[in-house]
Amino acid sequence: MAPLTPPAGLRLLLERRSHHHLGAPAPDDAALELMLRAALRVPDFGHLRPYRFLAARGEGLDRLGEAMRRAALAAGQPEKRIARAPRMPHRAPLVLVVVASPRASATVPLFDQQLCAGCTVLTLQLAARALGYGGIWRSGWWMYDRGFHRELGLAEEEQIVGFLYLGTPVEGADEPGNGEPERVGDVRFEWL
Ligand SMILES: Cc1cc2nc3c(=O)[nH]c(=O)nc-3n(C[C@H](O)[C@H](O)[C@H](O)COP(=O)(O)O)c2cc1C
Repeated sequence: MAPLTPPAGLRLLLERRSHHHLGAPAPDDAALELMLRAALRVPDFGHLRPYRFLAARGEGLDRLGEAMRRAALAAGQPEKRIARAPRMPHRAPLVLVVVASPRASATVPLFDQQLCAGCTVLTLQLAARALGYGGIWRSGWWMYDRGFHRELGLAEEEQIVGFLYLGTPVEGADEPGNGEPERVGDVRFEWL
C-alpha cells in the first residue's frame, strides 16, 4: 500500500515538538483567545468543561514564582529548590497553569474529567504552534503539592495537570529535530 501524503492539517501534528527555550513575544490576547477557543473543542464527556486556566505574564510570573517559593519552603524542600523557585516561571514570557476542575457528575468519572483537562494542554500547545509560537508542557514537584495548590486558590478536588510554558522559540537554542519521520513501528499497537 502506497503511503499517504499527509494533508496540510496533519503536518501540525506530525511535526509537533516542544520548545524548551522561549523568549518574547508570547501569544498576545488575540492569539490567546483563539487558543482558548481551540481548547474548548477538546473531547468533553457531558460537556462539563472540567478545567480552568491560571495565566501569568509580566509581574504575574513573579507572583507565580513567589507562590512556588513559599510552597517549597512550607513543605521543607531542599534549599536549592526553594532558591530556584522564583526563577522557574521566568523560563517563558507566558505560563498557563492548567487546572482540572471536576464537576459533580453521576455519569462522568473524575479520571475522565482530568483527562479532558489534560487534552486542553496539548490543544493549547498545538494552537500556539499554529500561530507561530512555541511551548512546552511541564509538570514537576509543584504540580502535586497541596500547599502550592492552596497558594493558587485551588479547591480540594482540583488538580494541576500541567504548566504550559509559551513564547517564541529562541533561534538555534533547542536541539534540532533529526528530520526523520516518526516510525509507526515504534508504537505499541496490536489488533484485538
Ligand atoms: C504530563 C507531562 C508532564 C511533563 N513534564 C515535563 C517536565 O516537567 N519537564 C520537562 O522537561 N518535560 C516535561 N514533559 C515533556 C515535555 O513536554 C516534552 O514532551 C519533552 O521535552 C519531549 O519533547 P517533544 O515534545 O518535542 O517530543 C512533560 C510531558 C507531559 C505529557
